[in-house]
Amino acid sequence: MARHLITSAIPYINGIKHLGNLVGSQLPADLFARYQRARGHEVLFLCATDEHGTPAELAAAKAGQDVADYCAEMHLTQAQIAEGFGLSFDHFGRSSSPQNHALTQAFAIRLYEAGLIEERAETQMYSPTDGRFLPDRYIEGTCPNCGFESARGDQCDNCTKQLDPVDLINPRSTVSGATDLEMRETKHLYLLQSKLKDQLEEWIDTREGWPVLTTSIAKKWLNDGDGLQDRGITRDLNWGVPAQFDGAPWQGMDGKVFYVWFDAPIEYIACAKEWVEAGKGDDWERWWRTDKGADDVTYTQFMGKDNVPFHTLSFPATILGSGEPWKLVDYIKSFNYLNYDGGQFSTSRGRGVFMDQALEILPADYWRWWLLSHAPESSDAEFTWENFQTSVNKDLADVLGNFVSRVTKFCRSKFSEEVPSGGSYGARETALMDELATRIRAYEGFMESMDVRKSAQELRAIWSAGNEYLQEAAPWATFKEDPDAAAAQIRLALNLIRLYAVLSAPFIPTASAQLFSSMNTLDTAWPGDVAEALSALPAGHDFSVPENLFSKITDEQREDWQTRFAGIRS
Ligand SMILES: Nc1ncnc2c1ncn2[C@@H]1O[C@H](COP(=O)(O)OP(=O)(O)OP(=O)(O)O)[C@@H](O)[C@H]1O
Ligand SMILES: [Zn+2]
Repeated sequence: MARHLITSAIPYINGIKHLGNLVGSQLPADLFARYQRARGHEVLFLCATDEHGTPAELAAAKAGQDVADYCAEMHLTQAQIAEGFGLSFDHFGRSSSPQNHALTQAFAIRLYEAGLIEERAETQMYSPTDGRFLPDRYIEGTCPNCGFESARGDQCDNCTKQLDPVDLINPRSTVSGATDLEMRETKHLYLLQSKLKDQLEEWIDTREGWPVLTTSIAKKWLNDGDGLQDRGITRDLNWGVPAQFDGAPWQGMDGKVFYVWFDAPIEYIACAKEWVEAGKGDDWERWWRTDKGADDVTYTQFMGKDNVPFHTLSFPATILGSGEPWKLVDYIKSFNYLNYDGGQFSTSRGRGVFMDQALEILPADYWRWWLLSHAPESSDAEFTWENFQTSVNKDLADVLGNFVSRVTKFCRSKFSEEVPSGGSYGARETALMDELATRIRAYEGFMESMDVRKSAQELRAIWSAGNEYLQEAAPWATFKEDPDAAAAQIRLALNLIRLYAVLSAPFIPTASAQLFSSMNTLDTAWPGDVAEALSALPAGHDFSVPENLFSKITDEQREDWQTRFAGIRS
């Protein structure tokens, strides 16, 4: 049994996430976690809300709430929606947890002692109108790299370049809109990433088979321009992990907190501690400390492309720099962007379909299937309502749903709600089993390598193979001449439904559970030998015809949703 530690990029707290966020991180991570569990491996799947930093403060201010209350509420909301989507986290933590505060401060001390954190005096944007320094997203302006006009103080959303507020052209305060900003002297802690450049590059070069998207972004930040830059890791904010605390080996950082990108990835570790302290597990160190059993853990991270620099460089810099035996990531699965109907999804601009709205109009499986089968892997992808309607209707309703419905209803009307006996399998059945064996092994290969779209294609082909078999065998015609032969065909087809439930569970867990319950079986074992897997339900085994598994999306619904989601969410 292998051991898989799986983390999804932690969703930011400033609102409900959109479908792009979902498919770029949590959903494919869930697919992988469910698959590895189904294969009998030990899995620890962690996610959390990312709660610190300026956007949280800004969102709380907008909602007229205290930031701590705002985050607590939004965390619960996000947790409920995640559950609604069937995201099977072993724990959904919070980066604002006491565990993360303690661990973040401990890392900072270790890095300081290793000579990798330095205090620097610097000039920073100060807004006399607002009476405060303006870190990160408290400033917007034009990106010096690409000319995008709404670049934020910490990163340009358009070209992904990490920025410092002082880099922006025509900067303005996002609090007041003030442009009379001035530079004032202040002190901050810096993480000396440049000292770790060689070590990081060497480590990245030894990673095998990483997606090109992952390594190309990492290499770019390592080598472009003057190479990997030291990074300010404190901010003038109240909300966050205090940078001045008992035992801190530096002074004068009162009123400052660690930068959100310093503490957020540390939450991957702290979350495991939260998991134990919530009574769900008994040992977090065997997942995270290579000196305490984590040596045989395979650690996989999932995220969208804008998060790659932090996971390939900043977080590994924290870990390597600490000199302590923490587990480093083995594989980073990164995604391009999903766009929405001719433009970008955007939380701040309220553009697109958000997770809560999606669940209001259709069950999670419809979304899971579409999103995963169209995951933005090799390039950006686009959500359109037409495409969504076509895929759902074709794949889920016409192929899988129809197969299940035809087989179970036919059996009920001609035999009973019981797997029929009689007849035997011939050449057509052997050919189907051979095809399935090949396809299932291919499916496993794609799931192992996290080729999400290819996995979906293979699963669809497995469903189609059943339909084609049914079409050719035509038990409704066979029945008239040879009821025993029809019984054998239906016996096989009913067993195929159980097999589909097993194979499809990582993609569409709710429908899969419905199939298991209709087939009246607890046998969810992953198929080894196909013939054996297709004999799990013996003649005489009771089943029931399931309720309509998937409904088709009508043109009227599609047009209705198209209109409803064309605007901006207020
Ligand atoms: N359109 C998108 N398509 C795919 N992944 C995305 C998209 N937008 C964001 N992501 C990913 O979603 C995950 C969660 O993102 P996060 O909550 O930090 O929001 P974000 O990156 O600020 O995006 P936004 O501002 O649009 O909400 C991250 O891994 C991010 O890379
Ligand atoms: Zn830019």
